[in-house]
Amino acid sequence: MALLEASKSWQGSAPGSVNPDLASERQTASFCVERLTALLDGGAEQTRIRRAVVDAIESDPVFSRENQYFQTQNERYEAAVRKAVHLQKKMHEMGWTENGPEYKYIYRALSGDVAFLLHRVFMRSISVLGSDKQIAKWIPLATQHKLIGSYAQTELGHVGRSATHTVVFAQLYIHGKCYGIHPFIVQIRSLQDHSLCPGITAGDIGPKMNFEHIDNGYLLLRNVRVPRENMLSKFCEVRPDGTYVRQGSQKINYFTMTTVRISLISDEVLTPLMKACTIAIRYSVVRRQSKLKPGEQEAKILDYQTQQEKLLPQLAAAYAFYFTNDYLQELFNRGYREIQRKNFDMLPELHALSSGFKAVITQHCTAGVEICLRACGGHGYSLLSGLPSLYTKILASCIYEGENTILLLQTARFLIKCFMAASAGQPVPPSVTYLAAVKHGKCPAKNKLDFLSPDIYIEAYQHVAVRLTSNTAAKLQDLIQSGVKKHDAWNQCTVQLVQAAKAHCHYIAVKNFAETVEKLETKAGIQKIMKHLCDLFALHGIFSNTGAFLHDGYTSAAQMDMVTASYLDLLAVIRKDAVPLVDAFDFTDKSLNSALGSYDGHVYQRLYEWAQRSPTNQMSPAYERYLKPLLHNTLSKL
Ligand SMILES: CCCCCCC/C=C/C(=O)SCCNC(=O)CCNC(=O)[C@H](O)C(C)(C)COP(=O)(O)OP(=O)(O)OC[C@H]1O[C@@H](n2cnc3c(N)ncnc32)[C@H](O)[C@@H]1OP(=O)(O)O
Ligand SMILES: Cc1cc2nc3c(=O)[nH]c(=O)nc-3n(C[C@H](O)[C@H](O)[C@H](O)COP(=O)(O)OP(=O)(O)OC[C@H]3O[C@@H](n4cnc5c(N)ncnc54)[C@H](O)[C@@H]3O)c2cc1C
Repeated sequence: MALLEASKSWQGSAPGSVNPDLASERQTASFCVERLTALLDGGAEQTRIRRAVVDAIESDPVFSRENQYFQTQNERYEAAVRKAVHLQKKMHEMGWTENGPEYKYIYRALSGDVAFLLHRVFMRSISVLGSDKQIAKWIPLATQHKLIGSYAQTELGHVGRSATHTVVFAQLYIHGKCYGIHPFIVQIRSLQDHSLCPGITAGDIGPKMNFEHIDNGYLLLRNVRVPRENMLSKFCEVRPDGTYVRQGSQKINYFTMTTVRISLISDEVLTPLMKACTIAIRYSVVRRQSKLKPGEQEAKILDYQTQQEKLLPQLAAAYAFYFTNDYLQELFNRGYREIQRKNFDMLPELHALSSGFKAVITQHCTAGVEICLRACGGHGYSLLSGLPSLYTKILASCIYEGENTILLLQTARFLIKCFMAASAGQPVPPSVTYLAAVKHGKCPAKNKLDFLSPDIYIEAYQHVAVRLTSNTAAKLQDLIQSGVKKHDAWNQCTVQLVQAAKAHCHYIAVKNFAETVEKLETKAGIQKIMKHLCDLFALHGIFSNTGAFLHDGYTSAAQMDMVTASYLDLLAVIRKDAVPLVDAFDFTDKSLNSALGSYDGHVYQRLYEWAQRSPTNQMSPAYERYLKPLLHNTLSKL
């Protein structure tokens, strides 16, 4: 009866007022929220531009998401196509261009609720793998939506019902010789009437857990002739006489995946977790349940230590991975500059880190969103909370752009190679130089405060990552030396290889967070609160993986008690700033689209009002057909 009980508290709420339980949380912030928002945006000017974009999009009724939770798959698709088409007009009106400062905020402002996502991946493929001539031909057509692109790599393809063109990844054969996977632009539908081109079978794959607004499809090509010039040929080319010419690494043909894996982290993965934290934390200070202290009113559920332990590590992870994303972007920009100069030296490291972090971040954030959902009790399960759709959306990110296990094994392959190279005294890329520095010492922490020292916990993470990699490399070698075939030996090590890859990424995420905090301005309380979050992120990782840290005695059981003590202390400290920390993410109510998470905290009023809009509250034909005869029958017996 939570709704009825709580409904008493909102009946008198004035328009524009904020629920006092939420308002009081904002009065005690230990830092300047606006400064933190600017930090996350990369400066106050970026915040201004972002807000202007959000405002322009949200004030346009075509982009409204008001009834989204009540729409069918077809309705969502149609609305998303309408928005995508309207967006072109809007961009023109507003003077926003693909290269302008506003562009990166548009998708976030639309909350991803727009069709033709894969059109962006299509364009990305051409931009990074196409020759200058191909870019000059295709990119303007794609930018103006004179064609609709998609990306067909996985067997059964993914093209759906909108696309007119696709980039197909297929084996290249010349005179019967296979040259491996290459990207080809293929027209699949008529630009006149949208009918399928000869030899093409394609369609939508049907209902999914989410992404109803995106049409994922199947594609079959039978005797389809693709012109030679349609093979993307920045790095590989087939000359008219059939000669194959390649510049640099064959693996560059996989580069679209690397770029997309990095670019999806922000909008597709971090944003859902940040929104989920915002909703769950705001709700947790509005929702009162049970008595914490005898004789007092019911407590805010965020005051329970267990509730803090659910939500605050997710909040810390959101910040940690926000900074990891900056690290990856920077690495990518450097790597891509070199690749454009046809220097492919950074490609293996870039591939290993983008794959590993894509897997680790999507895994962590998906679990985090689910925790937020469950932490809101029964209301979290309602679509109107906004949490189920965040969850079903983010879950897909563990699968697309490379299923996570496959990606972690890619990272592990790189780690094993580098470990072998480092052990033989050869140079290795910067992110793995630590593998050469195998130490067999013990954790030097003497008390719980020592575990708030980044040097202490970074070294513990490093130790675990080195141990998992070196032990697995040794097992692999032993198996091979004992006569097991290389591929069988690899398969027998894959569970441990996945552990090693995760440990490597976790170590880098912790180290990068600590280094970022170190460089922050000390004014306005920002550095202090970020340090708390960094400590929490690091200690949560140790607390929830105790086996890995205790395994070889690097950390003792007594030290684990110290970790636990510091970790629990931090929960109580960060709890005080929990609401300001999510306010700093600066999501508007429209973008949260949540009855539980709005800025004013009028949870029950919204839940009630939104529920009224549900088509399920209209009289169903089931009444006339089935219930009425049934009940009338009962009536005659009373
Ligand atoms: C705007 C965002 C919106 C989000 C929408 C999302 C829409 C989703 C789209 C998709 O899902 S598209 C499909 C994506 N598919 C994948 O990601 C497949 C995952 N599998 C792989 O990546 C595989 O590695 C592969 C590329 C299919 C190749 O597999 P294969 O078994 O043939 O070879 P491997 O042994 O794995 O690798 C050979 C060799 O190549 C290196 N390598 C692999 N990938 C890359 C890369 N991206 N960059 C650089 N190098 C790469 C790999 O390390 C091996 O090297 P060596 O160890 O042999 O030196
Ligand atoms: C929402 C969504 C959108 C998508 N959009 C596109 C798109 O636009 N274009 C496109 O081409 N694709 C797209 N995909 C497909 C996506 O890229 C693939 O689903 C993904 O790469 C996984 O491949 P798979 O489905 O073949 O899974 P599988 O490879 O069959 O994996 C199934 C299971 O087998 C395991 N497995 C497979 N191989 C190995 C191995 N070597 N070692 C150990 N375990 C293994 C995996 O870990 C997993 O547990 C999309 C998928 C989704 C969910």
